[in-house]
Amino acid sequence: MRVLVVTAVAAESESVAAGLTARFPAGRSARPGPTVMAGGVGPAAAAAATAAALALASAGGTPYDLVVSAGIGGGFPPHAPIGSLVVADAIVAADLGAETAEGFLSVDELGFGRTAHLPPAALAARAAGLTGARCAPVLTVSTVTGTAARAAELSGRHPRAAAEAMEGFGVAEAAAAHGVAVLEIRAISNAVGPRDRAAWRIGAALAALRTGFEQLSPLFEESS
Ligand SMILES: O=C(O)c1cccc(C(=O)CC[C@H]2O[C@@H](n3cnc4c(=O)[nH]cnc43)[C@H](O)[C@@H]2O)c1
Repeated sequence: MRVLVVTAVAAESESVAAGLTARFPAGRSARPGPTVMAGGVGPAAAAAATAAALALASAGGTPYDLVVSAGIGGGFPPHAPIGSLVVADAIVAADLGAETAEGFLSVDELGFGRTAHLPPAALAARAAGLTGARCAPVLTVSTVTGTAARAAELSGRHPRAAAEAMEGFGVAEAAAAHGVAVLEIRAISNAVGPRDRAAWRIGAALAALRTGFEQLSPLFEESS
């Protein structure tokens, strides 16, 4: 099985690749390790980059079997503290829909789309078990939450959500279009809530991401 890992930015890809190096040393592994790429920030960039990579691999006769959306993310207190990991049991487009006087309506409530992708439950549970991550819904948003009111609104609509980030749903849409399974794993850099960029702990989250992928390596080896 071939694995594609999609992050938003290069710093995240480098952490993922560093975590994978022990099990998959460059050029010295019997089996090819996961391919890691930075696809850009936000669901549209992530979907375009993922779809292109999946199509190229397919056309070349070496299709991927699993796509992993990975990177840092915001954690919903108290579910996901800074430095912890979350593996998605649902990848949810939290702001795809319509605002109405009665509240937000998702595209599936509107009847013209889908709002969530479900990773294979056993695979998500195994990934969470290997890494000590919480297994819970991860929200995809196009705008980083920056107020307590918005955080409360999202938590109200998605009470089990442990994290938000900006790419998972885009990666999952591309994977679904190609019939490929998807996972999402987030290392928490900040709390979802009032914007306080100075409080983001990006270094700690990137270190957790690296350790997480080191711990996930056996899963990818089984699957490679
Ligand atoms: O400035 C840096 O050194 C740096 C290093 C790695 C990553 C970044 C990013 O800004 C990544 C943006 C990426 O992070 C996700 N993210 C993180 N926290 C949140 C959040 O609270 N809400 C939504 N998304 C979040 C997101 O997926 C972005 O693509 C900077």
